[in-house]
Amino acid sequence: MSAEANAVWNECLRVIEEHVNEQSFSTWFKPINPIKLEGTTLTIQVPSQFFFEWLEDNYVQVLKKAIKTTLGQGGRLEYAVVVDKGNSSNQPYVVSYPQGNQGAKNGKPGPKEEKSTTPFEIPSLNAEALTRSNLNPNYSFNTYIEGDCNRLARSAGFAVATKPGITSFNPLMVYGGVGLGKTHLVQAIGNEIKNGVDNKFVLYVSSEKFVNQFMDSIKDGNVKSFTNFYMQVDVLIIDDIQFLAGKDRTQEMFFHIFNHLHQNKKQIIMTSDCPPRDLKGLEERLLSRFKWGLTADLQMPDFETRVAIIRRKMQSEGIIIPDDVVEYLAYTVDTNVRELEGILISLIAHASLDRVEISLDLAKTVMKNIIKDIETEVGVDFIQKTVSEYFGIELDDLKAKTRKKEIVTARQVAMFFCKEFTNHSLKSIGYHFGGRDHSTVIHAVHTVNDIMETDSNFRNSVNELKKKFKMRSY
Ligand SMILES: Nc1ncnc2c1ncn2[C@@H]1O[C@H](COP(=O)(O)OP(=O)(O)OP(=O)(O)O)[C@@H](O)[C@H]1O
Repeated sequence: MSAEANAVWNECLRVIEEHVNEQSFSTWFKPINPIKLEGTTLTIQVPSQFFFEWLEDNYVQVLKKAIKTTLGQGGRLEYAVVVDKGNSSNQPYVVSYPQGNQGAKNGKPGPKEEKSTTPFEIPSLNAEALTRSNLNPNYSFNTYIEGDCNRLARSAGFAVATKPGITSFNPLMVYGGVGLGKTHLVQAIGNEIKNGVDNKFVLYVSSEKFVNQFMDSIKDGNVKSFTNFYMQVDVLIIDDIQFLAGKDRTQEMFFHIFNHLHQNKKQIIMTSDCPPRDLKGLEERLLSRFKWGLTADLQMPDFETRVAIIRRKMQSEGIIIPDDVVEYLAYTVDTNVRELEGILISLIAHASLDRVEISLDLAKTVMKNIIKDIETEVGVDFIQKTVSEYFGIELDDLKAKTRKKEIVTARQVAMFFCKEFTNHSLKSIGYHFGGRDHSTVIHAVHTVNDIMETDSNFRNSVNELKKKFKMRSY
């Protein structure tokens, strides 16, 4: 490794660090070795083909920026991919910036942190513009897993895709928390329409971009062409509408475009991070129009849907992961789908880096690094919290003296699991449940076993809980 290459790469890392999150930085950039610098060409060594492709698919913009910043406009980046451990190939993949790859491969957009803030030119409505929908072809209904969490939104979306502008779902507003699949769903609708026979002009735009374009059009004195352009769209998909909050002039312009499109039976599809009633800083007349069509929400997928999403993702990456790992991930990551995918990809990256099979142990190590506060052990606190949530009772009641039947049952179930999954003595378990003695704990264990024999609903509940604890205590 040359000292010069090292210095340039360290500079690059500084730029990259500002644009990607910590997890991505340590997974994808720390393992890279700078090997040489020739003129303004830096060669970096990456650990595998998969790694190379992932960088190209997801981080091409940030790499480009880093190279430009450190080596100037003529800066070039070349990759050497490790073929065998410690033996690098002869620069089989070469990517140069800025002339080279202008974007991610396969049309996949880069991760959020890399979104360009440069407003793009408003194209005149020519043949080229008609083909430029800003849609990611990978976002399709086929790849969008259905579950209770998204059934309404998905089927409404499908109806809209079949008859854009004609159903009563106009506008269609999809809302939900971060990373729950809003963009994927609305782009799937767009792709479905675009691939249909009618040759519709579908346009996807983030609200942020819409605002920037509008501001630019004011600056450049071409507001009219901005408006004309948007008024000729057949299907307008506008993402993250909450971003219009407080931007009064843009809202006014959007209001006119909206009315024009709606009157002409053009389809409008929007996403937002909250239901329209909670959208602060948006004009009432806009909000009331949003309610003309259908508003559908997306929730966090349940366990089965999470498993299906992981399997789908693995299939698309051509990777096989043991069932226990899939279940472990689906159990443990219940925040949002993007995070679930992120962890899955980190896992694949670690396995590829260390050249090891993906196993439960590896999954647990990766998770531990990523989610610092993850509880990997099943302790009394965790059992009490999980059981009380499961039965919908207050945690304090579980430890109190209450003799209400449902609380007593939940308490007995929690004691039963403390006995099974922790090393606490009977005495200590009793202590954690409001100072009860060890015979109460023995009684609880017997009772739970007895009821399980006769009551199948109860047995199912206990088994479901057991699964949760087992996943943690692997
Ligand atoms: N039901 C699903 N089936 C398959 N993949 C999904 C599903 N839901 C979400 N995803 C995947 O999760 C990731 C995040 O989804 P997406 O970007 O659409 O979320 P979002 O709700 O638009 O997030 P944000 O609020 O941050 O804009 C994407 O890679 C998407 O493909």
